[in-house]
Amino acid sequence: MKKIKVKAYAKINLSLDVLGKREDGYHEISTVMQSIDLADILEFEKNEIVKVFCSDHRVPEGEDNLIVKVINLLKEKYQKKEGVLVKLNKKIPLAAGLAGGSADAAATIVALDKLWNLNMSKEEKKEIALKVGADVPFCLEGGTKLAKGIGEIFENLKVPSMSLLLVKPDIEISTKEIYDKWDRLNFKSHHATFLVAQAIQEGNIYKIAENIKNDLELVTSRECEVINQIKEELLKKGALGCAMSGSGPTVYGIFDDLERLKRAYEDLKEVYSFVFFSKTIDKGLELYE
Ligand SMILES: C[C@@](CO)(OP(=O)(O)O)[C@H](O)COP(=O)(O)OP(=O)(O)OC[C@H]1O[C@@H](n2ccc(N)nc2=O)[C@H](O)[C@@H]1O
Ligand SMILES: Nc1ncnc2c1ncn2[C@@H]1O[C@H](COP(=O)(O)OP(=O)(O)O)[C@@H](O)[C@H]1O
Repeated sequence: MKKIKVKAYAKINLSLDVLGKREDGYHEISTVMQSIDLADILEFEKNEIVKVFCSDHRVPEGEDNLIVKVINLLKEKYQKKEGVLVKLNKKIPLAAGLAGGSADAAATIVALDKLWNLNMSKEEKKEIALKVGADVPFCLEGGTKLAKGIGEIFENLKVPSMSLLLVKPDIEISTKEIYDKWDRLNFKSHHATFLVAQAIQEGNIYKIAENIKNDLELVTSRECEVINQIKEELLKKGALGCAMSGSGPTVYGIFDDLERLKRAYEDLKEVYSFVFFSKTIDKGLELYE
């Protein structure tokens, strides 16, 4: 029986400017999104029924799972009667600002396109992706992108390779709540994206690290003081710069010295439940048939 295996990579936001609220409730943003080498592994196999098995029992296995959402949308659009078995080996922490669910959704689009011989165009894949979530179109493409709109209008960038330390405190964040609070709190955007994109174009990792900034950090760190604490610790341990990813609570630091990074990893893993040594990569998905 034909099986398709996909590695679905997480993302971080090297910048995130919130520019305003649209009529549909979504926010216009300007952000630099970056794939990193932390990935879920998914296996897809033809079957009569639809079933998702996940290694982490906190992930919903029914209709609320973004994988199931993609399967149902594709079944409807292409009038498919068959099902699929999906095994998800979850490595990307949940509700962490790292787009784990979105990466799984993007993986499902490319896997089912192959498994069910759908011959989807790039535009058709993107259309399904956007129906599932604002981060899913990025996860389909991956790499480094300047993203506008609600995060789906792209310009390609090429980032110099960077070593990162990710630290996630033990809290889960609701993206919707954080965007809602952004409106209520009336904060002003840092408008960091322009400077970060410029630094990337110059290939200057020191300038990138100096400018990384995320508007949503103002909201999340108000409730989770530990975010500022992690940032302080990362800087003290030699990070060139650090910021929160997405709606949080994961914080990442950029390092140019691997010895310092290793020491920071050893120290911080004693304190926080998820500490991960990572690097930037130039793709969002990897498919094996
Ligand atoms: C904040 C970001 C930054 O990359 O990432 P995460 O923290 O989720 O990783 C994204 O904008 C999140 O994208 P994603 O998580 O796919 O959002 P969705 O599922 O489409 O939307 C969840 C909710 O977030 C809000 N939302 C999302 C995106 C956006 N541009 N404006 C919004 O206001 C909406 O209230 C929506 O109902
Ligand atoms: N395949 C999936 N993997 C992880 N979470 C999922 C998935 N499908 C749906 N979810 C739900 O989406 C929520 C947030 O998803 P996730 O993508 O991990 O976070 P974020 O949006 O912060 O990047 C989870 O708490 C979970 O309830």
